[in-house]
Amino acid sequence: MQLIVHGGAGSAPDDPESRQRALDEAAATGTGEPTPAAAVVAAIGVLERAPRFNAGVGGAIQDDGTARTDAGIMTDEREVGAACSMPGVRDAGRVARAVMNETPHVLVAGDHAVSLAEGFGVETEVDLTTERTRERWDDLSPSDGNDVEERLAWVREQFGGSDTVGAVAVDDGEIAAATSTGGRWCALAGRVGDVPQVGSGFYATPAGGASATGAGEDIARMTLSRLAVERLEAGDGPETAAEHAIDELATETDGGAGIIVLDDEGRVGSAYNTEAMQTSTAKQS
Ligand SMILES: N[C@@H](CC(=O)O)C(=O)O
Repeated sequence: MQLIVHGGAGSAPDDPESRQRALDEAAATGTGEPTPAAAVVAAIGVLERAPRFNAGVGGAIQDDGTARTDAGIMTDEREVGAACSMPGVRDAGRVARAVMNETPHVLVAGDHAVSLAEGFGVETEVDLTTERTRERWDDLSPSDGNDVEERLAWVREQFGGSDTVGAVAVDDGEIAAATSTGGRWCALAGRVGDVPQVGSGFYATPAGGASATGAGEDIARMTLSRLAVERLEAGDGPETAAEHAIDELATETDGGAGIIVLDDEGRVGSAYNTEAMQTSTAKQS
């Protein structure tokens, strides 16, 4: 099993060492799993529990003061599952995998996704906030009226953030990619970004897989993960594929983003046009 994980593309973190330790632990945990799908869910699961990342506990808070989680997963067999807009659900990656394995659908949203999580034994009603996110929220003054223009003006001013997590794994030619997030800070309640959208936040084919992070609307406009995997299919190596995808995004949009790519032979690549993106790789035969 070979695995690469990322902890989000954005500004340089003030605690890179502890974040790197968490990413190393996530990558190592994934390699102990029997299949690539189990590996990517286990890896992002470590980071959904680590409060410093924007996934699970510690995730971004939307403009109504609630943190909601999104995740998606895909394998080289075109199995896809995603779940989004889930308050109180830390293990979003597990819910995405349940959608993939247990339902005839590719994406389930909102309260219904939370009920589904409960049905599959995933803990719900988890407090997703931390001292850090509560303090950050308390320092903001969201618009409390019903005036949509006023609300949107505040959202436009405050919207942003990074630190989403993702993983791609390969084992004996089998591939899986997964991404998990709390979205971006101060988005409109119910906003869903790239992360649970197949081809945008995550993508996999027999050639390899990709997981993206950064400005979700721009990643979705570009279907960034698919762009990178298509380059693998065209014969590029993972590093070139990752660089190509980020170059295209930078040409077509103003967004900052990053991507990790792993091909069917276990070669890794990554690229970003933000200040920083931390990654970790691990291998176990
Ligand atoms: N892509 C995520 C944010 C991130 O990568 O941190 C989103 O827009 O929801």
